[in-house]
Amino acid sequence: MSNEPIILIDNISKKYKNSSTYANENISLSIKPGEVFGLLGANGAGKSTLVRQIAGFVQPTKGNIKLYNFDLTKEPHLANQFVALQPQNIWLPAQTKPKELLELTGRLRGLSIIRAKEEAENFIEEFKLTEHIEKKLQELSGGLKRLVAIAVTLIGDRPIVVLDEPTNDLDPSIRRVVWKRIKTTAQSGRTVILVTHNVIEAEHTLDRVSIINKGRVLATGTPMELKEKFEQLLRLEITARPNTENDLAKILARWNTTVKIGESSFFLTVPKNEIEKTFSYLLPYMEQFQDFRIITTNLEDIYFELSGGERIEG
Ligand SMILES: Nc1ncnc2c1ncn2[C@@H]1O[C@H](COP(=O)(O)OP(=O)(O)OP(=O)(O)O)[C@@H](O)[C@H]1O
Repeated sequence: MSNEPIILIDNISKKYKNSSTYANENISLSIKPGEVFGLLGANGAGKSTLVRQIAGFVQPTKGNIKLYNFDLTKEPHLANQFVALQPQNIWLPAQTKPKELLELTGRLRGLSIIRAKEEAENFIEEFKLTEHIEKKLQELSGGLKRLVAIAVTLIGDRPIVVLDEPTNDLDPSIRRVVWKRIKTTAQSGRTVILVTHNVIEAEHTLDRVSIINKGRVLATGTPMELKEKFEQLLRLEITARPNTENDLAKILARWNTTVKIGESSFFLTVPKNEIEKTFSYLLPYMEQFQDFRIITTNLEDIYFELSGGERIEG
């Protein structure tokens, strides 16, 4: 991996017209060639706004973004040369077949006819699209359309690939194929930026990650670095017996790290040196627990911890 950044984001802020708040505020990041860089954050945190600026679709209100040494605020059209973006809401030409679209995109990105054909065929095989090859894109399911959109983004040699929530619509087996492809894309020296909510999966794929909340970067590092930062914490996962959820929520609300997951489960994060105190407090209420586990923290906890999660009210 080269040490020179391919993307240099220098203190950018973005406020949309007709909006009173900043969608991005004072964000600075430096991303290298060959990195898989993740942006993690709740709905509305400002992740898509950030990647849309990297792709030159919208301009920062303040600050600037450099791709290589080109200043995108001065030459926004250059983004199109360097960046391939798969937006969250994909659009594909309805009447076209998957392989035609892939070949055409490859050609438009400067591949020779032979290479465009080869790459298109590789994607069709790898993404298990062979049996759908004769279908028009409008006939494909949502997940298959998403797969084609991912392949369209990756085909060719654009040095920066941005995937905005790529695996949301995909089933687990094909998701693994996509994550693997993302890894090999980065190993070939291209940079992949991934917007995701899928914290656990992302943990195995990302080289570095920024956690974004309310337009600001709260933390940046390797998943391991962020983990170490939080290794002094343990997570308690408690599932309530039927009809005791509300009582238990009140009890657990005493910890401001408690978040509710689903109907009856709660996660709370406590420092290791407070675990005994926590146990002695919880002991009288154990009968209300259907299930109880203690685990070391992972990136998901960090995400909840830093960005607030779905906190419960006391
Ligand atoms: N075109 C727009 N005009 C005005 N406000 C916008 C526009 N696009 C996004 N916003 C606002 O900017 C903020 C950040 O939105 P953004 O889509 O960047 O968040 P996100 O982290 O990608 O969210 P999600 O995970 O839900 O996709 C939100 O408050 C959103 O309502």
